[in-house]
Amino acid sequence: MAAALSPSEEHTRFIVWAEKNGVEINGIAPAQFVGRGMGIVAARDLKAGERLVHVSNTALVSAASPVVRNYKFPPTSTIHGRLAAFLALNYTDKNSVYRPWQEVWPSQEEFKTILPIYWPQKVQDLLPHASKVLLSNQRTKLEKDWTDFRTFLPSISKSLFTYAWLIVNTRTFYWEYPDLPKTHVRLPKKRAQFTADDCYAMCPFMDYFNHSDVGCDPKNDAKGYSVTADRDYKAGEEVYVTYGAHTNDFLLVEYGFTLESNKCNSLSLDHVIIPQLSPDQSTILKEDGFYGNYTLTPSTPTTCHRTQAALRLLSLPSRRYSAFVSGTDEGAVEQPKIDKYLLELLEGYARQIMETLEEVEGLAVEDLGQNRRASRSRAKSMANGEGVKEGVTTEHKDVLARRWRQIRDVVNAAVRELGG
Ligand SMILES: C[S@@+](CC[C@H](N)C(=O)[O-])C[C@H]1O[C@@H](n2cnc3c(N)ncnc32)[C@H](O)[C@@H]1O
Repeated sequence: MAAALSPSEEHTRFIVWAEKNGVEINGIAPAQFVGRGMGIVAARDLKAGERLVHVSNTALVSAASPVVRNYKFPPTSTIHGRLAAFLALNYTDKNSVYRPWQEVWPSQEEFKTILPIYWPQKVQDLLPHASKVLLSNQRTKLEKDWTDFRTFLPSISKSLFTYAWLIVNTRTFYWEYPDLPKTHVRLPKKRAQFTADDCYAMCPFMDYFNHSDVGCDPKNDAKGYSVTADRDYKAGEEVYVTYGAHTNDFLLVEYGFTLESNKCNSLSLDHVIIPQLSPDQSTILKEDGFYGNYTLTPSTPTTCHRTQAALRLLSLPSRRYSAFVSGTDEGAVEQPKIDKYLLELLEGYARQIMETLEEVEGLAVEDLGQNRRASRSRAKSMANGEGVKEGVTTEHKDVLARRWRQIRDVVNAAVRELGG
């Protein structure tokens, strides 16, 4: 897809700011891409192994950064919440040193189109089950953070906090504070207690990169973050990084897009299999560690071991299930029976998918804000989502229908594989 090579003036201003603040850029530039917002383009031919960008650790914004710690945020608050509070406070500060960076982020208006958390209820209701679960978890985390911060931030509206929280969600990198000694007063907590949720940093310029399942792998060390070309690039090609091994449901809910080709595109079958289980069968699977997290993959074998265990409990005598889960028998003899049972479940799911696709396609569009979006300037609209129309847009429908078609294709391929 062709990129607009000359970015608008706020991006030019940001590059000057970034280079003054510890970002070294080599052979790449920000550019606008259809359907992906801003991204990074090769500004000349690039060779595999060339370092494309280095962001010094002092340019990162993490919970350990003095500028964040100065606010003395509640010590029990999450790192995500602290960074969101920091960004929200900076948005309301006209003299914030981070203004050039903020001006190149997507506006709330843009987020309202892209991110499912902002979608109208009737569109959210048609999300795939796995996306709904992820969205519900996302909303719970956001609400908890807002509860922790609402009294601490009397000048910040929930709308601004939500926007800042989503900026953090879509634009942070994994940062384990490698620049700080094992025990250091600036660490958010004891290192031994870190979970992934404690390790976030905002990373100027690096947050321009879009995601691909195959792309450059950002690397970090005590000096900061860098991205190196994973292969040769021709001038004008988009350069992607990989955000991690994410399914399309995860990408949709957390980032607002899906990949047409995604090597991590497994489908959850929990909502297909779990309703078939009796309470006793659920208990047995829980005790054996095989309850839930059932997946279907586009590759062969199409189902994981956990799914096979659940299907065997559902359709075989319990001793044959026990032989399978204890590993004493691979259960090859019963495989045709298991395949037939799965085929019936998947054929039922395939019918539901077609009905849902029809519902998505039949949604009435109230596309009032769409044209403005294309010509919108990030600098002007920033976090201000006031006046944004809340109706169903063609973009909501397109993204949702695309996701359901991807699911349909994976399920239909499995049905064919099983002889349906
Ligand atoms: C870290 S930012 C990347 C820069 C962003 N595109 C922008 O306009 O500022 C992550 C966001 O970029 C978009 N994005 C990233 N990879 C994408 C892709 N492969 N296709 C479509 N959108 C993508 C999503 O909106 C996501 O939430």
